[in-house]
Amino acid sequence: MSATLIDGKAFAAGLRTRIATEVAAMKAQGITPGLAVVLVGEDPASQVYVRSKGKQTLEVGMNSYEHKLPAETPEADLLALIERLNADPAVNGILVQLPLPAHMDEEAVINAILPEKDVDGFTVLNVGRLATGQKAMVPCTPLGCLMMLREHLGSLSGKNAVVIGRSNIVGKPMAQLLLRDSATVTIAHSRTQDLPGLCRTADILVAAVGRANFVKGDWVKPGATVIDVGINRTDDGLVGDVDFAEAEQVAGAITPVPGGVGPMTIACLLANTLTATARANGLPDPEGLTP
Ligand SMILES: Nc1nc(=O)c2c([nH]1)NC[C@@H]1CN(c3ccc(C(=O)N[C@@H](CCC(=O)O)C(=O)O)cc3)C=[N+]21
Repeated sequence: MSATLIDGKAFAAGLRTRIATEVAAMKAQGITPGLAVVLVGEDPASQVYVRSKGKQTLEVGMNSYEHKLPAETPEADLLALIERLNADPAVNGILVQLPLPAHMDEEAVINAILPEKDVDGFTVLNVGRLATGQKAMVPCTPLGCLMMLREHLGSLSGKNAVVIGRSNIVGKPMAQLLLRDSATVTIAHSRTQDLPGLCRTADILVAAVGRANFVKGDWVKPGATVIDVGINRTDDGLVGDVDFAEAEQVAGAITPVPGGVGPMTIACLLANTLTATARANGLPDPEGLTP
């Protein structure tokens, strides 16, 4: 038995094509969506992601504004930049690349972003809106995972979902989205007892732990849908949090790394920027890009 591959790269390409069509329609009405990406410091991986985001933003017809600040930038300068972007009508989405240098208060910086322009969905207001079922900006990685799960399973109602990892960026919002789709959700973490046994109850298994090949094949329920959020750089190249070679023998469907969740994250950033632009202009939410 070998699992169906969930091709995030292809899914993301299709999503970007749909987004490009919507952008063209907006431009015909005199509206061009704009995304500002702020990078503080010179982390090589972050530079790669930011370049990739900028390129794809332009490819779908949006304006891209990149702001690169030195690692030693005082927090007050970053906050002043965010204030300018908040007030700039050409900017519909603001993303501050994480992690920030250690001298900065990440919470304070993120919460300085206007919630309507918070395309990462990291501000407390958007977190609260998601948790209470109000119209929110939803974090890109969990949104991309949800889209792939719905595509492969149809309804998630009544399915047992186990999310490994309790971060604000992935684990917690992922659990909220699964709950909204009426899955039975368990969040597992480093203190969870009998993690392999718990994982074996999962119809949907989402791994977001940041440890290479952590989830083994015998943790996977036969036929389960496995979403691998991990991006780990090892001597064997880029690998996920799931031992792919083992898990694909057992799972019903699985996302690869690379080519799974990663490309969907960037496509959902563009989707959120489009949604933010629509809302800023009193237009209805674009179809199928919001949960
Ligand atoms: N405010 C903020 N928002 C983010 O969304 C955010 C962030 N900070 N900081 C860093 C992480 C990481 N992240 C990725 C996006 C795409 C890929 C991606 O496309 N990965 C490719 C491979 C890329 C490669 O080769 O390195 C893949 O999985 O196929 C990976 C990682 C967004 N992040």
